[in-house]
Amino acid sequence: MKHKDQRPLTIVIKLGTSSICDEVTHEPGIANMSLIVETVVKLRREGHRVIIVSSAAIAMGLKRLDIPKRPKHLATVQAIAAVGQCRLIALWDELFRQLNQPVAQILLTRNDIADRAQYLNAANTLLELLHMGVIPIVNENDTLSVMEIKFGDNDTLSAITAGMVNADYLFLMTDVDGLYTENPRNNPDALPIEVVKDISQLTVDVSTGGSSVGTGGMVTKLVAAELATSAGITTIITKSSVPGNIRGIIKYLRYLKGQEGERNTSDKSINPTVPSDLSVSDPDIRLSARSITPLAPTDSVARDSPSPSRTPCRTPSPPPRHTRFLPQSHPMRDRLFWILHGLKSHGAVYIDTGAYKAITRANRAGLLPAGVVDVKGTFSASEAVSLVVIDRKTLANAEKDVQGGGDANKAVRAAILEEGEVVGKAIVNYSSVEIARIMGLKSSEIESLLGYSDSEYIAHRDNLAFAPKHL
Ligand SMILES: Nc1ncnc2c1ncn2[C@@H]1O[C@H](COP(=O)(O)OP(=O)(O)O)[C@@H](O)[C@H]1O
Ligand SMILES: N[C@@H](CCC(=O)OP(=O)(O)O)C(=O)O
Repeated sequence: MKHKDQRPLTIVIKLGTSSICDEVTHEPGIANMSLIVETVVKLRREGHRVIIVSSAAIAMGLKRLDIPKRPKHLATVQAIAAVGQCRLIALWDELFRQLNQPVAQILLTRNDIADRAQYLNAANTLLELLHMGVIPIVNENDTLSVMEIKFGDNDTLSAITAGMVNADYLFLMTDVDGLYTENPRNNPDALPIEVVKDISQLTVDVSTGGSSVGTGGMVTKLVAAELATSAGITTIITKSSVPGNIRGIIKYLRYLKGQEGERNTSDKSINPTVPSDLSVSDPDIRLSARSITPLAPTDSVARDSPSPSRTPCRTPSPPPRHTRFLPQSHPMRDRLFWILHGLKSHGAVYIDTGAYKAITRANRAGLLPAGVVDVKGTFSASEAVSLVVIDRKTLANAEKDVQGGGDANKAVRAAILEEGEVVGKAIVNYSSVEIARIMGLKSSEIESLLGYSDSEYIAHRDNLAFAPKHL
């Protein structure tokens, strides 16, 4: 009988442009791509299900068309991406074909998942491909993407994809071996960070960019990690130039999971055996507890002694260098994940602190008009909007202090609203114009004001989604 730790995993591997193409020549790194292919096929043969999110359409297009630098003009970039995506998928297909592994191309824009039915269709297609033993290769549909419907970077796209298929692991493969306290390209003394428990507590400098071909740098990787971990997915940043590390890291984490019992890591298996190529003693408890504390480069192996109950005491083999973001212990439900990350916000509804408390408490309520302070943007019923918390008293006091009323008052109000905290997203039952008319009032007054009342709520509680730190 198989041990539970042998449960097949769903693994999303994101490869940035810098991992596929040379930064200067834009030539594909065939050797490294081949190693990636070998690793993915090994994972497949071990029974795991793998999705690749592959960047580099634009870089491949630049190479194919002999254009040295990415142009600024949107239509030109889109045309280049169309040429490059063709080359990119052809190359992946050819490399995987050598090992008899079928692949599929999936190109997405945010529009494709903005409708719940379409989102579920995309998820079902991905799951069906995995079920058929195919490796889906996902990229943003750069040729159709304009600003309004763009994911913008493949780190975010990979996290949404991982959420869609309820993955166990998201690997963000890049040209550095993890997150550092500062950009290691600029500061060789930057310290690597091994485990991150709470991204909001991180104090690292990610302000500088990376390769000239990459889009997001580390910032978008942190956004992606936040998204994926909120859905219960362990997220790993590691170096793409040694793809075999993916298997090493997975084995190590499965082993840790066994050591930690039911705690922390997302790989839901229990009672694992120690992988033959790992020795026992490093349950990583110290690292988890230290959360975001950076470790010196030489300190990647925990030195704690094993507890007496854990008998074997061989020195642990250190896992390949990586940064691991621990998943939330109470992952967000799929629908709420979709509202928060799949839907584009069409405006904002400002709510007071009382409403915020009511809609985020354990037995949460829907959002009533009485708790709404203001509304921004033009949107229809059933569209998604951001929820922003505003302190009514602060607003009232600031307005009271304004001399002259009129425009001065409006400016002060706008400034206070601007400072509100975005806490989540909602699908609303009323349009922006309607909300502007009923905000601050009792639900019983909706009908007399609007001539109808579809719901007592501005947003039903099932249509309110919050980032975990706000719950
Ligand atoms: N604190 C940091 N830790 C690690 N890397 C960082 C940090 N800040 C910025 N970076 C940069 O982020 C780059 C990776 O992002 P990017 O170039 O967009 O890669 P990709 O194409 O793989 O998405 C690294 O090459 C590194 O220079
Ligand atoms: N979709 C684009 C890549 C966008 C992107 O996020 O790039 P990267 O930062 O290198 O992962 C392409 O295929 O060229």
